[in-house]
Amino acid sequence: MTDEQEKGAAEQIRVGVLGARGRMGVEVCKAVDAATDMELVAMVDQGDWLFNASDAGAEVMVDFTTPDVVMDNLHWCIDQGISAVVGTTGFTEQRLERVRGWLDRKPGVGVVIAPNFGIGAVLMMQFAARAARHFESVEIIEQHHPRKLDAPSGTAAHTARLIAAARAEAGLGPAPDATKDEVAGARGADIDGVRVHAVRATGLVAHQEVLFGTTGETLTIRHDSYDRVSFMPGVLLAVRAVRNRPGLTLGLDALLD
Ligand SMILES: NC(=O)c1ccc[n+]([C@@H]2O[C@H](COP(=O)([O-])OP(=O)(O)OC[C@H]3O[C@@H](n4cnc5c(N)ncnc54)[C@H](O)[C@@H]3O)[C@@H](O)[C@H]2O)c1
Ligand SMILES: O=C(O)C1=N[C@H](C(=O)O)CCC1
Repeated sequence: MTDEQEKGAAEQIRVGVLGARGRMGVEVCKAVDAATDMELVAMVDQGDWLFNASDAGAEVMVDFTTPDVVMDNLHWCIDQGISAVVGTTGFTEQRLERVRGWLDRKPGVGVVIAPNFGIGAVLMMQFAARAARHFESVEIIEQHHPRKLDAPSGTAAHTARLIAAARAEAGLGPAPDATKDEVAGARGADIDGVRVHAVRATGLVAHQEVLFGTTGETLTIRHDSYDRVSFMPGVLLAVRAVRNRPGLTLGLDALLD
């Protein structure tokens, strides 16, 4: 059987991509196109009509756009009864509550929102959450390409919250730190008591280190995405799962178990 015949033989998931001309969108379109169980039915970018996607019969929309537009896109998808896989950053607890509200009115629709679709990155966050209660000190250093619009990264913010929750559960207080910030920002951003440092440099893609310290030892947990193809297995996994997971799924963890 040729690839095309194989594609036609099995039932295919009809997928649309929002942000299709962006760095991630281009990779997602290639990955969906190459998947034998998926059909790429819509490629939407800024200025295109969203209705093209519903006219094309998209069952799942993948969104890699910008924090400014992702909520409107997601609201539209849910309203149309189209499930969504979202990698775009900027999801605060308030935003997630709004998404849950929209989903309550469309019980059959599924949405997966993940701060990072790299399988290694998901494991890095899990390992960091597990290590958190054993160390007095922790800092996060995220490193990305300089065209990234937001700082800190969604991954770093999510990791910081996971670590903060684990420290609170273990009854750990603030990490020791007698340093006075002589220049604003020198000690990084504070997310729930965890310091996060954002580095931007040409040549980088997406990298993160979580540095733990306690008396006499440190532990560094590091993940590197050298190429955006690293996110594609996670994106495709979510596309395959999302229609069978009504409501909101946060992160890839539940899909990897
Ligand atoms: N979750 C993950 O694993 C992961 C991985 C990489 C990037 N990201 C996030 O994904 C987002 C996109 O990253 P990128 O590097 O591809 O950015 P990018 O700037 O290269 O691409 C964004 C694209 O969205 C398009 N766009 C803007 N408004 C739109 C609209 N209303 N409708 C449709 N398209 C629109 C832009 O024209 C652009 O082509 C960022 O928030 C980034 O942090 C997440
Ligand atoms: O390149 C980006 O932009 C990335 N964004 C996500 C984040 O902010 O964590 C995931 C990694 C790449």
